Amino acid sequence: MSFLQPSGPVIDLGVNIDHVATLRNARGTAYPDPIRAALLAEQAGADGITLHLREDRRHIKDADVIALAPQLLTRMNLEAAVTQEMIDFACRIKPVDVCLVPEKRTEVTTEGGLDVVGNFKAVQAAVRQLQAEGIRVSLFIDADEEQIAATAEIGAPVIELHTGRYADTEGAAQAAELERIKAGVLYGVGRGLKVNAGHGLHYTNVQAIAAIPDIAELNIGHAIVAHAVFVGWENAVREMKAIMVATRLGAR
Ligand SMILES: CC(=O)[C@@H](O)[C@H](O)COP(=O)(O)O
Ligand SMILES: NCC(=O)COP(=O)(O)O
Repeated sequence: MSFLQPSGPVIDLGVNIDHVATLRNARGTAYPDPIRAALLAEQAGADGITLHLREDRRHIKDADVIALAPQLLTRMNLEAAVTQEMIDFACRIKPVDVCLVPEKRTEVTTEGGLDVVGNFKAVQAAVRQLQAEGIRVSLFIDADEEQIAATAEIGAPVIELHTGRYADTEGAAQAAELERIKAGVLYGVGRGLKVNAGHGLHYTNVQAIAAIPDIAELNIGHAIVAHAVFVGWENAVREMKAIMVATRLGAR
């Protein structure tokens, strides 16, 4: 090991393949195949593959999750709502990670984090059932001390901080949101949690988030799928990973 090389992973990229499936489902075709996208993303530098099996199955279908699980070389991060159907399904698949997320049928995309405080007992039961199967559980929450503390109290070892509001704002509002995320990261790490982040991150807003030293992993999907239209899927993954790693190394 050289003194110039930091030890351990720099920062992980979880590539979210949901919107490859959105495109497929728009025409009811078999293409583009999210499984192929996942395997190519791994070859292009993804450290994991994230996919969200929504209750309305608007993008990822049960069959996608079932087909992908045995083929992944990295790890699957399955996003799921806190419903008995989803928890039972995840327990059958046994991905390395399950990220529990809030869901509204009418939302265009995930609005805000899971209310762990307000749904403590239901989230605790879901976490316990998943952990009994050896699954590492992450909670997708806002960078809010009460939500982070509730996660630690439940015993989930990972949080993913929702970066949607950071992504949707600019100027002073975005700067304030960034500070909130930084404080959340520090608080989470102080509570012994692995801290990930994601939602709405793209090629020109990811830098400030990737520079936060204690964030372990970013999950990014929509922007990579969109950029792939112009540069190709593997290049889009490579570019995002390169930006994240260069930013993190530059921030050290
Ligand atoms: C929970 C989350 O942030 C991701 O699943 C992402 O939102 C992509 O899926 P949707 O666009 O369906 O919300
Ligand atoms: N959990 C966030 C995620 O997986 C990707 O969200 P997005 O980049 O598609 O907004």
